[in-house]
Amino acid sequence: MAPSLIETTTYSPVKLATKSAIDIQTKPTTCLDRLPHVQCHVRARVPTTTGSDVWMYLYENDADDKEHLAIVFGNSIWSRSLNRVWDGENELQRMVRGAYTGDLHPGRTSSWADDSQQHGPTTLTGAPLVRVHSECFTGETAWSTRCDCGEQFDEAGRLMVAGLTSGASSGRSTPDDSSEPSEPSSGVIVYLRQEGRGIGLKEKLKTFNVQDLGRDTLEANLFLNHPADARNFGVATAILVDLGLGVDSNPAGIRLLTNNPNKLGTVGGPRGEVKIKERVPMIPLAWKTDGEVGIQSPELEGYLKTKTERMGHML
Ligand SMILES: Nc1nc2c(ncn2[C@@H]2O[C@H](COP(=O)(O)OP(=O)(O)OP(=O)(O)O)[C@@H](O)[C@H]2O)c(=O)[nH]1
Repeated sequence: MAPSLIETTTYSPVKLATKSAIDIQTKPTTCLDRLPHVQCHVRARVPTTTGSDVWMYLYENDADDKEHLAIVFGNSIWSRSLNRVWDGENELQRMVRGAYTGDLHPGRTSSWADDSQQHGPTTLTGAPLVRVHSECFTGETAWSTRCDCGEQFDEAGRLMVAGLTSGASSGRSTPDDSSEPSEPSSGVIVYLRQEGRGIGLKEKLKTFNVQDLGRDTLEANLFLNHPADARNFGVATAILVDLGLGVDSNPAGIRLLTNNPNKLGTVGGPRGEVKIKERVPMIPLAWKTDGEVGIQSPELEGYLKTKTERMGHML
């Protein structure tokens, strides 16, 4: 008879969790005492295949050594830390790091534009759509059908570009909410380098093998002695504040695109630094289109089932 998964622990150099440990380690650790300090180091315009430009903001922070990103749609949102004048810098250096208003063009010498297209510190009249997205090399780059991360990323971008953020077609959770004007062309995807729910690509690939050996996606993490979810979203909150989406400058709040109760409970920050006005659900494409488009696979079915039945996702 083939040995069970637990019995293989004696032959493996990896320290594996026992079944009883698996039963008690399902609570993720995501509460922070304070927000990390973030600094936007560079911003650049990226023309995209959608036909719209997006603004890519690259951040460093004092909580980890990763380069996290914010992908900003529209011209109403801007970074405070990027905009500050840095000691000793000249106009060319400001433009090279993306701290300019208006548009760049050959021969431009000042970072301050005086034309009508000028955009500067965040000016919003409504609650912008925000997605806090964690890196998934397999789903976003290597065509994996084990998860729907790539599809979710594309859908978030599509919603932000199209401004389809109200009414049933966007899956908006409170369709009759018309009390405040929306910002159809403003939105942010905060892209966190938290591969594999924070355990890294090497460990995530091991969990794929554990999944193929019969565990679900949550148990596979625990089996390798990782928490079910090793992430916290403090950097995302700090980035949103830096982008002018904190309650101090954006009392209308944000509309957060997620099914994850943990994100909903923590992206607002330990002191309510960002107001989450509304949750916008992320519905798998195949569910919305009766399977006509969207990823379908037994692995994705298992992944979504585990999310809903064991991780509390609001799907
Ligand atoms: N450990 C592990 N991580 C996975 C697996 N499949 C996908 N991931 C990771 O799960 C993360 C997906 O996170 P998000 O896109 O933020 O989504 P979410 O936490 O499910 O919440 P939503 O906002 O509802 O989408 C990414 O970091 C993926 O790399 C898996 O089988 N095991």
